[in-house]
Amino acid sequence: MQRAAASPAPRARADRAFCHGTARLAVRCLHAELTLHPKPGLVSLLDNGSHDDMTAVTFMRSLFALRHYFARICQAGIDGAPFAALKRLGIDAELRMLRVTGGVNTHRGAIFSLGLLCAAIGQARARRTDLSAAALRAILLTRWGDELAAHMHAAAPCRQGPRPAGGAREEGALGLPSVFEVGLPALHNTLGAGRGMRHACIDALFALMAHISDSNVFHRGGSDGAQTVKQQARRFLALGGTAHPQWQEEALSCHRLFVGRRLSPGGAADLLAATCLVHAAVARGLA
Ligand SMILES: CC(C)(COP(=O)(O)OP(=O)(O)OC[C@H]1O[C@@H](n2cnc3c(N)ncnc32)[C@H](O)[C@@H]1O)[C@@H](O)C(=O)NCCC(=O)NCCS
Ligand SMILES: Nc1ncnc2c1ncn2[C@@H]1O[C@H](COP(=O)(O)OP(=O)(O)OP(=O)(O)O)[C@@H](O)[C@H]1O
Repeated sequence: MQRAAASPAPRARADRAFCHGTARLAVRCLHAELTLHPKPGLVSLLDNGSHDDMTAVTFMRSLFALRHYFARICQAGIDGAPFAALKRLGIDAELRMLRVTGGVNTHRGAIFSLGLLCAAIGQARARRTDLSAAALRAILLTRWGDELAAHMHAAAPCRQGPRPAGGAREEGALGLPSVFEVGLPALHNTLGAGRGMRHACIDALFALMAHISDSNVFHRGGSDGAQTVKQQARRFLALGGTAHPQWQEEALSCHRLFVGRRLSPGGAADLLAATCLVHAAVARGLA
């Protein structure tokens, strides 16, 4: 007697649970970024940094509104969807964000980079590959690299003036090099030295600030502001980062300086959350 074909339902159910688990990780990483302190110029639970249009409450509303998006884009990754489908989900998530924040951009960069990572995590599950940081990056580049490069070249002129080099689209097109080559090594280095996750996140944030071309910083402070952010971050790292006994005072004085100049390294903050997502997803595996 012939056996009936195995029902796809159990696998589909397991995939759904996996996508919800991935979305929980993404939201948790964004929440961890928000509650981290001291973060120069950025919004935290303690103050609004350089921002007068958003508070931690605005971020919490936005976070809550994004939870279904991260699950959906992970499922799209499992299905091997083209970038156009990811982009539609991303645009829809941006609209939700703007609706619940009253038009404030709290998570545009995060929607893009953490969304791409959720899709790559889903695709890794579909391929049943060993989940490692290198595997995730390879998936980003092999599955969506060409389309991401086209997305980068299709960028409209910037609403705040000339478009600075770098930015979120270029990061995406290159497979998030700042996450894999800067954020993660810094995070692992501090964890390896036994200083724990809070210190590791601070060190990773300053490493990202020292490295990336952050379009937020550029828009608010021009090339002078961008230079200040890099100099301050390099100075903090040269002191040893969180290995320095007075690192909190150093980070707080950097925070005051950035607030005085309205500087806000929001791109680095997004990439910190993306770094934490890769770290957490690899630790969880594909089950
Ligand atoms: C690619 C996006 C972010 C375009 O944004 P834009 O051209 O305005 O880019 P810009 O570089 O100015 O950054 C937008 C945000 O990204 C973050 N960011 C800034 N600099 C960087 C950087 N160097 N690296 C990563 N993120 C950065 C900031 O938070 C910033 O607010 C996005 O809005 C977009 O294309 N949305 C459509 C939806 C989409 O494609 N989604 C894809 C699903 S994954
Ligand atoms: N804790 C944080 N504080 C502030 N910004 C953050 C934080 N975490 C992430 N970001 C990122 O910074 C961006 C918000 O920066 P900003 O307000 O400068 O954006 P904008 O609306 O594009 O610019 P502007 O307000 O100058 O017109 C968001 O896209 C968000 O992803």
